[in-house]
Amino acid sequence: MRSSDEGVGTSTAIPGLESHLVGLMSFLALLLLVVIPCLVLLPVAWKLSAPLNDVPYNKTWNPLGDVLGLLRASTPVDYFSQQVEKHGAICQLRLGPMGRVILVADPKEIEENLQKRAENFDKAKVVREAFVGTLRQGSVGLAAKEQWKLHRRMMTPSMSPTYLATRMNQICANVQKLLDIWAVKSRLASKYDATFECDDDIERFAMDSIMAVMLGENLHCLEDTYKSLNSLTTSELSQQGVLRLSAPFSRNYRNFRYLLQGMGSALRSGAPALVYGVLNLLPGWRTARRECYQFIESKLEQHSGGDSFVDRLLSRYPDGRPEGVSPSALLDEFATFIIGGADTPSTVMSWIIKYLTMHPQVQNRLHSELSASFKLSNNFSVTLEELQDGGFAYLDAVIHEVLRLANVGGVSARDALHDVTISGCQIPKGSQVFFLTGHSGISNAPPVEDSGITSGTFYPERWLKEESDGSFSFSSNGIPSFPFGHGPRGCPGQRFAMLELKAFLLAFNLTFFLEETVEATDAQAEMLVVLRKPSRMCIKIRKWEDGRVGI
Ligand code: HEM
Repeated sequence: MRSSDEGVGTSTAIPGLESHLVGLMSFLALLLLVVIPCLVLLPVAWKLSAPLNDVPYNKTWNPLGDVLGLLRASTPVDYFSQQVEKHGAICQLRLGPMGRVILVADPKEIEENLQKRAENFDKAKVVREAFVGTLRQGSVGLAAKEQWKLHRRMMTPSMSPTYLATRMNQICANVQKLLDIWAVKSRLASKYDATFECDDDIERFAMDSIMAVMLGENLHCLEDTYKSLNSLTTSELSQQGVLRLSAPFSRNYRNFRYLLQGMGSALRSGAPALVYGVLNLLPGWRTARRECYQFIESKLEQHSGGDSFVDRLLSRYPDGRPEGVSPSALLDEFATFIIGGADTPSTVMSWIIKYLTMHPQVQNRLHSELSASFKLSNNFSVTLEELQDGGFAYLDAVIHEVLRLANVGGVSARDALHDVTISGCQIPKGSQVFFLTGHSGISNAPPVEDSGITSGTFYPERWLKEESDGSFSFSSNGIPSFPFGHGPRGCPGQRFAMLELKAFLLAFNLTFFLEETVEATDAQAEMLVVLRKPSRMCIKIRKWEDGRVGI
């Protein structure tokens, strides 16, 4: 029989040996799985991102180059801007295994290369791939060849002024619903001197509106919120003085949001194929995608013989699509426009709210100019002609100034199809070239002399031109701002987006004044989904007639 001491001695000796063995095995595994691959891959990464002569860059021994800086930056776009500020209007990033990227911020080069020399470039593969996993044959992910041209031609009528004029009633009805919801929320929030979160309402508005344009009817996202207001209780009021009320998501709306978030992760990851590989393993993701497509397909089949874009496609083509576009490619294209057309306008709307909150004097001027020229009725209505004929110069100026500074899209990412020369530097075929369209507008708007107003100041007046009779008209005044990108691969939804933003701001500014809140004036921006977006929007609004306004 062994003594208890012996027993203890024997039992500690064996685990001690085991733990050494485990330690040794872990060390070998680490060596095999991490260290050796790194030692092999790092020189490869170094080579792939080898810098071009004459193009400035951050000199570092680190083979991952700018990767860590990019990860630390609040958004990639912000990091790009910092680099051109540091190195000049052309510089390069070294991204280890992801190669090198040339950044171009000179406005003349941007305009020239994206428009006049567009045939030298295609949309960057790394960006196209981030969409292909969801939107497969949608134009956003296609190379600029015949198929892409066919898709763009097929969709052009959905953004024509004659067609959009027929959708204005639906867009205005959505604006009205949004304002009605905010009137109720603001009444409740003001009882507690609280703010209320508005992001979800804005996203619902944008989704309903693009559905109205693309499929002729909306998803009733705002209606769901309006209905849920009836069952509001004070428990929705959080302790931090913020009213958070999010209506339940309908299945279709939840599915589209899910797709959008998946694409956002793919785009941010820098390794979209990997992200899609994982997403495609998730049953929830597969179901969401399938159901979104079934929804679009059902709407395409239920065309009413009316004047929606779907009806127009059917009257133009016997199959509702041109020869060469397969049924699945047609669905992909509709999904592309729905997703692209929901996310970007809602992001810009959040920025509009943010900038106006920070600039009460702009709200005041806008309100007095709009009230002088437009009468708001209980059922908001405005026509395309009224919005387009230049009668709301200051409204146009405010929207252009928000688009310029919000830098939502920020980058037109291209691959060079030939050797090219940009700003005197030789860029070889195959290089990734990111044209910093956002940065161009932010840093090159002329400052106003002796006023402290720099190119980075929010100053809508810079978009106005004084006429001989003393009135003001909207003018680009040579400001090199490209919020929708530029050239043949620029944004096809620009016209609709501008109408939607103008209709929203017109009715909003005539109804409400935004009071200053900590959250809305917080300077942070985040790359939340795909775009540069304000991190959280909590607002406090007051009807103009409810007392003193402005500063
Ligand atoms: C204020 C709102 C919007 C902004 C700021 C915006 C911005 C942009 C930008 C910067 C691009 C890339 C351009 C380039 O690479 O040069 C783009 C592409 C695109 N946008 Fe928009 N967009 C907006 C609204 C919309 C809307 C409403 C739709 C649909 C109706 C839409 C559909 C698309 C599509 C399909 C592309 C890809 C085009 C292609 O690759 O061929 N966008 N947008």
